[in-house]
Amino acid sequence: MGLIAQLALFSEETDRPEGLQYTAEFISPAEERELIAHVSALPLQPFQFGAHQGKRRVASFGFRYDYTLRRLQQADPIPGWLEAVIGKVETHGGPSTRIAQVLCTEYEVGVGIGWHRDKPQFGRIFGLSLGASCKFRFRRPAGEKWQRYTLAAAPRSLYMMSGASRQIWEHSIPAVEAKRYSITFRTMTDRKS
Ligand SMILES: O=C(O)CCC(=O)C(=O)O
Ligand SMILES: [Fe+2]
Repeated sequence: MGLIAQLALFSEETDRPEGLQYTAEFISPAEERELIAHVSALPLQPFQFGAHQGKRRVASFGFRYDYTLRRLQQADPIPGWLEAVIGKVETHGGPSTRIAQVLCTEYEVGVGIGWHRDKPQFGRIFGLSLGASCKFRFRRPAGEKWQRYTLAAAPRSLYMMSGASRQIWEHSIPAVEAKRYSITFRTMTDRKS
């Protein structure tokens, strides 16, 4: 590979995936504490995908993706304590942003999430980080190699995945070093969102 090609590849590797947005301090420390109290009080269940069980613990509202049936199922209705933050996310997402699904997740120290793209039934993905930061990693094939990008997602920050960052790039989180909670807000693709 020539020098120019290497430099081009290097600059691509440091570029943020198209459609990925990051907002630091999306909520206040007081709002963060309140949300952590609610999420940690939920009857969180080990993430279930088919016969496998993930180490992270989750609770879904609105809809949940059933990995055995391979389709969306109705889940518990979205609880009232999530309304204010959902409103804030919808305002942030702009007109016609309707959050239909919420996933609350707990990552104990040493727990992460493997490479994946979220299910195609979902539209845009918003993620609020609580309690601790994580490395939010992205990759997509680039010839024989992977093009990579890492977002440092700080507590109280919100990321939004749309466009290529949502449809083409995969994401994962390596084992966290301190207990992290997240709240993932998803729109549906069959709506204009
Ligand atoms: O914890 C997060 O911020 C992301 C979790 C995730 O990627 C997912 O549940 O699909
Ligand atoms: Fe995801």
